[in-house]
Amino acid sequence: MSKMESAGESIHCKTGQNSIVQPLLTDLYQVTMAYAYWKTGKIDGHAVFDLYFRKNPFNGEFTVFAGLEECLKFLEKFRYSESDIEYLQQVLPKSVEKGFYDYLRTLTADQINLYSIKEGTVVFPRVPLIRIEGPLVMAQLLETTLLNLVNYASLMATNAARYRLAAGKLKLYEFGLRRAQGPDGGLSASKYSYIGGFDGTSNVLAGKLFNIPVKGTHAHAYITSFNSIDELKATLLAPKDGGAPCDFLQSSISWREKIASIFNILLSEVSDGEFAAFVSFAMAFPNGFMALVDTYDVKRSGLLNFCAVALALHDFGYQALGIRLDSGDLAYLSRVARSYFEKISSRYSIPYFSDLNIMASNDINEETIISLNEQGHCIDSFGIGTHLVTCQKQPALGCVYKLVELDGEPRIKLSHDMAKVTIPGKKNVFRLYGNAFSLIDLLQRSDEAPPVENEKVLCRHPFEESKRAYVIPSKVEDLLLLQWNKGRIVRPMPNLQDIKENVNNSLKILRPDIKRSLNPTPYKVSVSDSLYQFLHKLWLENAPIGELS
Ligand SMILES: Nc1ncnc2c1ncn2[C@@H]1O[C@H](COP(=O)(O)OP(=O)(O)OP(=O)(O)O)[C@@H](O)[C@H]1O
Ligand SMILES: O=P(O)(O)OC[C@H]1O[C@H](OP(=O)(O)OP(=O)(O)O)[C@H](O)[C@@H]1O
Ligand SMILES: O=C(O)c1cccnc1
Ligand SMILES: [Mg+2]
Repeated sequence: MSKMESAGESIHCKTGQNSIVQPLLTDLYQVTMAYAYWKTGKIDGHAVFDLYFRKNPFNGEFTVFAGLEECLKFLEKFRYSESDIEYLQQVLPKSVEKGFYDYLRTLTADQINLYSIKEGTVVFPRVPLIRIEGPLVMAQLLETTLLNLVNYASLMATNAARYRLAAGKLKLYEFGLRRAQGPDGGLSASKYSYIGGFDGTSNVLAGKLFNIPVKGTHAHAYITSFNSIDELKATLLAPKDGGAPCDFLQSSISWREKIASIFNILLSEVSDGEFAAFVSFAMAFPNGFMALVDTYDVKRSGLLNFCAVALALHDFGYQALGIRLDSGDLAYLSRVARSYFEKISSRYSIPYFSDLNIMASNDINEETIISLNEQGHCIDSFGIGTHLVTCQKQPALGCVYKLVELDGEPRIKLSHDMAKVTIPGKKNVFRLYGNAFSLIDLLQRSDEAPPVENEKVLCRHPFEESKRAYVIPSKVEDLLLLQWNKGRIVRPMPNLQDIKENVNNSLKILRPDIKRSLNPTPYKVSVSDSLYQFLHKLWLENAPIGELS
């Protein structure tokens, strides 16, 4: 077994399930609550919990829901091992009765029902993304792990989707592993940025585990490791169509001499070390030659060296892929690079040369892409690391997990902050569509009849009495689907590709003004009239009347 396999398999099993995800990956208070519930005989009350967030991230008005597959795999595997029980016996007070540990030994997620929105769907504040139903203790014990699995996954997928919206059809590659929040953060970043709209990753383990396309160029170290042409020992390369190997270095040298004058560059200005690095890399990867051109001087060295080596490759029957720019004014330098390529293309009648790939990297974020677009540039692809994987603009999504019903009785959590008041009771969620776009999400009490296509339905703001509207939906989508029932995953699990496709389709039915980066319009999330009355009645019943003195 290679090192890579053993590393991969110690963290992830064959399905990509992360083995760190286990019942003890939780907050201690879940276990202490479980004991207190057990002591008071409250273990089997039938609970309903909603998992939702209150505010979209990144000053945006949408969020991409992700992490569901990992939640379902967690439920599938949920069981305390003997060593988990032993550990809990060490850390919980000695007064905890033995019977509690026997009870923990029996716990599985078999009595839990999990309803959720499809992974990769665009979602909005206050809408339950996941609804958990089942015995109180078991349902409570899931809180932290489910939140952990959904929060970063959804934040990352949303971040990636925003980069995708900014980049349009340009290629996006995730290069963030070195800056990610540890190994697991790095893997999750690669996976969920792919779902959110990236085309590939530099993370080789993510490629292997999740079947994501892997991509890469080379680092400045490769360029600076060469000082002169003399360092190149083996210089013969076989032409692509077979035939005897010829001197690739000589061919590159003569091209460099030939084209220097086209760009008014003196050969004395050009780095020979960089040239040697390009020649050797092209010989190692004649079908995949991408060159990092900014080590010394893009205009006076990198581009000339690249073009010379790419022309030599052409003579040998190969096509270079392009360049990577990693510093300087990326808009300007990309335009300069394109003009070099076009000049060579027309002078030597090599059509593909004008379309060589220009990749840009270096501290790129959503705003940089938007600004580059405004300036005009010739970049084809972006390599993005730090800002993407660390979600620098907003490092956490605030999903919460709240009890909304117990034994058929609604539960409400009050707050001075209206946005923090929970919407009580078991609810269904419907997305109501107009002709081209989705119009509004509607939360209903679970015993209400669902809205019907082409029939008028009253949608109310959950808290502001005067805000209400009639909607005649051309299509109604039931968003919360049963995913886990009686200990089994009950629908086919979509693969990463399907989820990625769902993100793409889901974003398409969202109005452009809701998706825009600057001051987007909020999407409306409403409640039915019945839920509105129910919520406000319960609110008044639970809010104590104060006394002024
Ligand atoms: N045309 C542009 N418009 C907006 N931002 C740009 C443009 N070109 C580059 N940037 C961004 O500007 C920043 C420039 O980075 P920085 O100040 O570190 O300089 P640098 O180009 O990396 O220089 P060096 O690495 O040679 O020191 C990066 O975040 C990059 O993404
Ligand atoms: O800038 P990011 O979005 O994080 O993308 C990844 C960066 O990682 C690499 O170099 P690294 O940053 O390690 O070194 P450098 O800053 O000297 O280029 C690469 O050249 C990019 O600049
Ligand atoms: O392949 C690359 O170019 C790459 C990979 C990781 C980080 N920066 C660049
Ligand atoms: Mg950098």
